[in-house]
Amino acid sequence: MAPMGIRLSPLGIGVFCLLGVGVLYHVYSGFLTGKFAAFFLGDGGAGQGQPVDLRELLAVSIRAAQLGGLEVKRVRETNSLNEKAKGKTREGAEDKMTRGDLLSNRKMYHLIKNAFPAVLVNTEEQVDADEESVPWVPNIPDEIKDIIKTSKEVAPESITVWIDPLDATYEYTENLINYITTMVCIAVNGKPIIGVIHKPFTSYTAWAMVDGGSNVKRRSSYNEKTPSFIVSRSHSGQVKEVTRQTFGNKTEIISAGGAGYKVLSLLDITENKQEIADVYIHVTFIKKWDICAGNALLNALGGHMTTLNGEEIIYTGSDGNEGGLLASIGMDHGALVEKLAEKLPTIQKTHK
Ligand SMILES: Nc1ncnc2c1ncn2[C@@H]1O[C@H](COP(=O)(O)O)[C@@H](OP(=O)(O)O)[C@H]1O
Ligand SMILES: [Mg+2]
Ligand SMILES: [Mg+2]
Ligand SMILES: [Mg+2]
Repeated sequence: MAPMGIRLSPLGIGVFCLLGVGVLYHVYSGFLTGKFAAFFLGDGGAGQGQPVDLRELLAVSIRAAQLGGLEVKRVRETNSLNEKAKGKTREGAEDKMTRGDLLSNRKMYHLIKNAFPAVLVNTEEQVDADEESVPWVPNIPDEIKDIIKTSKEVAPESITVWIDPLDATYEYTENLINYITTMVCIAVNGKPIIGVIHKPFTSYTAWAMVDGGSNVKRRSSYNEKTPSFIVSRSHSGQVKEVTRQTFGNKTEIISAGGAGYKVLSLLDITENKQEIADVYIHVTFIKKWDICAGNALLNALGGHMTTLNGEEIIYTGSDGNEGGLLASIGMDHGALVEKLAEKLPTIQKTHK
């Protein structure tokens, strides 16, 4: 008996085969087109879903910080800042932005997005997605290969990039150019792994990769007994009161602009205009693009950056860090946190 009583004519078989070929063509043509497009667009293996080589991402980050820095310098030197207020900080200070911030942001964002389209990039300033293409020719400079000998690959979905296109905008508008940096940070699963801090006006770049290497070192010693503290000059809040009441009235306090600059002050930086300090403390709100690169550099060199309570900062999700900041290297970070824990609740009550 013919199954279910169906009799297929030769014409029926022909139509059936044609339908099958059509379905197969539909399924595979999309796949192949995607592959060809990726090949011709120079996706270079860094497209959607492809693993990201962290050494190449470091190279892109350094290039981005330097390209952004050129914009920052050009705008300052041509005195075309076009200063604006984005709004107010929680403490009521003006949150400033200039053409330097915007143009640097644009260059840095588009370079990184072009090189690694599949990674999430969080920038301080707004970007227009179809603005400008900044080309990246895949390569890892010898300067990096000499220090980081082997490559490491991670999934693009695990990466969050944080860009600060101009740190210390306040000081930039006052022409205090020594405080200015551009910064890129790569967090993997929320942990700060790669940090780049670039000083555009002296063309100095510090970079580091956790468990990889760095082009910068910690200092050979720190004053653990009576440490000097570096603090904000334009978003200070109660930082001087907190520091003196916790660590003693005679504690040396250095006021300086820029979160990037303040992290560099903890390291062995061979620049004559770079001040040095033992601890960086910040008591007001701050954003993750301000602190992530410094956190990665410190982690790579064996230091610490935490909230005032000693908690690690997670670099995914929201862009704000609520718990203040304590950064140190070459000293007992836990002991600093403990001292703060003794005094902070009473100080905060008194200053409410
Ligand atoms: N209370 C606050 N609210 C928002 N941003 C803050 C802040 N305190 C500091 N920042 C930001 O942190 C960076 C370092 O601040 P400071 O120089 O005062 O130490 C600056 O980044 P930008 O210049 O990139 O905006 C500043 O805007
Ligand atoms: Mg900043
Ligand atoms: Mg900024
Ligand atoms: Mg800003």
